[in-house]
Amino acid sequence: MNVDTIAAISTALGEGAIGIVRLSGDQAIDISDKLFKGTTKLSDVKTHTITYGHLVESNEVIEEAMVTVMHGPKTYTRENIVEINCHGGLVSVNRVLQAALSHGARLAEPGEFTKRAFLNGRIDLSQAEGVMDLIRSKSDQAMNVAMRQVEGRLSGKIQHLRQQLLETVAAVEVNIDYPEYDAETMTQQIIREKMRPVLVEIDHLLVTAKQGKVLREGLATAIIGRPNVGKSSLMNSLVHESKAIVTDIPGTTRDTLEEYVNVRGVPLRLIDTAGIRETEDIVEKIGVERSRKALKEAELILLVLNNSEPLTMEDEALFEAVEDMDVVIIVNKTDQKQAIDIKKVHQFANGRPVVTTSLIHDEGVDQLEEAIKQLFFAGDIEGQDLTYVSNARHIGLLNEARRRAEDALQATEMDVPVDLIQIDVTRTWELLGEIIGEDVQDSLIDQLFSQFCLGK
Ligand SMILES: Nc1nc2c(c(=O)[nH]1)N(C=O)[C@@H](CNc1ccc(C(=O)N[C@@H](CCC(=O)O)C(=O)O)cc1)CN2
Ligand SMILES: Nc1nc2c(ncn2[C@@H]2O[C@H](COP(=O)(O)OP(=O)(O)OP(=O)(O)O)[C@@H](O)[C@H]2O)c(=O)[nH]1
Ligand SMILES: [K+]
Ligand SMILES: [Mg+2]
Repeated sequence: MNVDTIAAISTALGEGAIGIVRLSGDQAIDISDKLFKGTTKLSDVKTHTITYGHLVESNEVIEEAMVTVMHGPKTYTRENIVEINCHGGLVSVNRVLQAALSHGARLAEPGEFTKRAFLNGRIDLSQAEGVMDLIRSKSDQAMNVAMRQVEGRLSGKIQHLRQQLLETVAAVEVNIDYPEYDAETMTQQIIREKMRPVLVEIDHLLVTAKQGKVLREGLATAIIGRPNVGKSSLMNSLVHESKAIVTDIPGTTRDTLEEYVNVRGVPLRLIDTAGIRETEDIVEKIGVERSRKALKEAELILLVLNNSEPLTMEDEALFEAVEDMDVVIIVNKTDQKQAIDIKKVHQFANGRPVVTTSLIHDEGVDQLEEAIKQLFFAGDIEGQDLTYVSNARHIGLLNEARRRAEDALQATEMDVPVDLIQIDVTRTWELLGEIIGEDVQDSLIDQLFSQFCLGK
């Protein structure tokens, strides 16, 4: 295979102590040797060592450098790689890059090093996408998710699923082509048994996708309730800071207020809202509208009630509005004489968690945090063992694969001929393959890698 040797600046542009120009390809070492003056030639140094020397262009020293030489295939791209560590700063690294280009290297496209790692089979597509996510991570959690993907955890799961599908397809194939062959009779019953766990596993991956999204973006969490029940007090308790204005005047909060907070490993995008009520005040009206919007877009609701007052029609209307949502009910002001019908609260809660608090005394917040954590990490998912799916392309493909797998499963209940069901099984296998880059068109590959940074 005669591919170009590529070169690029692989460190961030700007002033820094060191900048790296990286070359990859058959000619990487020879091209570097044309620039390099040291006690030995780079082609003579041991692989995976770093060598001190000078870079010389038309008899003039342009840089003092440390040069790492790595022979393929045990490299990032599986090709020969040279990394020239020069002094940081735009002029220096650019000069070295230009010198490499003038001696026969081609400027790499964005993502081309990682693309080569993919094309040369060192990593699959989902791992390559993980590399990109790694660079773009803005939080520890996002970085952990990406790192797991680079390590190939998702790839492993996908390969396992595909293997199961392949076995199903192969068994059916044997039955169709060689009816006289005494293979396992691939009845619909057997397809059903094979497809069910596949569907369960895809569902599981999609659940982790939801968790992955939350870990990256925070769970949109609206604090709602009548005026003066203690919504802003709750906001302040959860963020451990006095961010929202609290007064005894109903209608204190006029506009929604957002804060990020990590509650026992669950990142929340917490939204304090104006108390929802009928009002003629034009400013408050707008605030109430925004509260309704926050309520609609929320992924978690913290519904606050007042222990010292009976339930009102407004409370009941709020219960109705959040009927199908993830909700934690907070009965606040337990330091005051109870007037609320707690039995009725539990009826409305309908199995969803109810927590009692006295926010001015900072009581009950622990239990609330625990309830939120329980809701999110339903069951006992081990933090270490999560294979998050975080990439929109992967989620799209998993959803499509899920639909096909379900179609196949349903078809087995409806006496559809096995060779027709087989089409859905095969399609599920193909869709999962696209996640790890099997059978994806070149144009998609180009598109995906072009989103990388230069030099990666
Ligand atoms: N200087 C430098 N630092 C870097 C990178 C790089 O390319 N250069 N990386 C770039 O992103 C990351 C490290 N990632 C890497 C991943 C795989 C291989 C690699 O050579 N893999 C071979 C051999 C492994 C081995 O020796 O055991 C392989 O998997 O076959 C190198 C770097 C972060 N730090
Ligand atoms: N006794 C008692 N008072 C509380 C408690 N929690 C909050 N309050 C008080 O209730 C009043 C209203 O609290 P806020 O947090 O402003 O209530 P809110 O729901 O945000 O009110 P609006 O923004 O006006 O809708 C304040 O005077 C708080 O100090 C509590 O647990 N017990
Ligand atoms: K208030
Ligand atoms: Mg408020």
